[in-house]
Amino acid sequence: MAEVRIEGLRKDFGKATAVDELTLTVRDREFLTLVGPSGCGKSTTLRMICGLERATSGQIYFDDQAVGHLPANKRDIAMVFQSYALYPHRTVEQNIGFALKMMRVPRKTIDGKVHAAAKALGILDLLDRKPRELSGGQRQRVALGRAIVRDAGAYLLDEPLSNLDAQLRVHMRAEIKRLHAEVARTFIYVTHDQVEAMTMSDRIAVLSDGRLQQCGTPEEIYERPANRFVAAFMGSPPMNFLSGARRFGVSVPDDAEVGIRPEHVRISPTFVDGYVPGRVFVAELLGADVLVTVDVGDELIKARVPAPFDAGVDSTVYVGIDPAKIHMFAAADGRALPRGA
Ligand SMILES: Nc1ncnc2c1ncn2[C@@H]1O[C@H](COP(=O)(O)OP(=O)(O)OP(=O)(O)O)[C@@H](O)[C@H]1O
Repeated sequence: MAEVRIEGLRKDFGKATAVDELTLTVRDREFLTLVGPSGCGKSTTLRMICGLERATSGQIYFDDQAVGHLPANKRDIAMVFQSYALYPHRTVEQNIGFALKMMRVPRKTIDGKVHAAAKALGILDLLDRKPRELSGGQRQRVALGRAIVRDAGAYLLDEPLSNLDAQLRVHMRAEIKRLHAEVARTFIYVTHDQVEAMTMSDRIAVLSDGRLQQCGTPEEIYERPANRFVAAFMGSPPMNFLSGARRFGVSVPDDAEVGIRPEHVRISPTFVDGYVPGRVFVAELLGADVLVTVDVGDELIKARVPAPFDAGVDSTVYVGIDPAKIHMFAAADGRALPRGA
């Protein structure tokens, strides 16, 4: 059991504030991802949760027990880092069981746990190998195995996939999600990759400049971003922000900015009422879809449309947006405005 509750957490490094009054509850057995651009305070938050960094102020609770004063080894937590730092001269089996050996856990118990972890991770046949005899993805699994044998209440993962190539990352993403379902423990995951956050998490906490911008399910974050920052950061390809939305027949208050996701932009080779003419700037094949960038005179608009897309570069097309799908943000502070306001 581990609910992790963070209240008014703050970390200053000299005059700079890395984490600013963060309040957040990670539910028992939840997969929560902290996501945000480089330097937004994700790792510092994780390091405070696990006890590697002391908070300037605020408190962290594990199931109602304040843990802020406890050293890392007294917190019921296991951590997986970006650099998996395996012991090069030990076998996979010894690497996974090392922490338990240090804790003087009986040999038989260690064997049982190491085998259960290796089975869950699909590396049973690699137990006798040394790290240099493994691929990057296999090493990453060993690092995960080292954490899961610890049997902690909460697992903290700091960008564990960032050293892997794109294909392996996609594969390991699914494996970690599966592992979470299997071990049924609290996972707190840190990444700057919004696709990882969207695909793996029960809930996502989006940070910018040390401040929590929004916390919600992937659907909530994607469909109802709380502000312009979240709308722009989450989603690939990113949301369009239109300066001339009125041309598309959208009624917009003076002090608002309109956003529309590429999948809600329509393109027609012939004129359609309410559509705006433009020139194809570039078309990029994504697989089943094509990402088409259209120059409508004073701005570029990206549309994600089903393949094939036949119009060539510089040809004239007509661009329309679905008014029911627009997002509106206050020009002054970027906060989301109700649709149709
Ligand atoms: N030990 C430190 N001393 C001084 N400043 C620090 C220290 N650790 C982090 N910072 C600063 O605090 C801010 C947040 O850093 P943090 O590592 O938490 O960001 P992050 O979101 O994890 O970024 P990244 O994705 O690049 O790892 C950054 O501006 C960073 O430079």
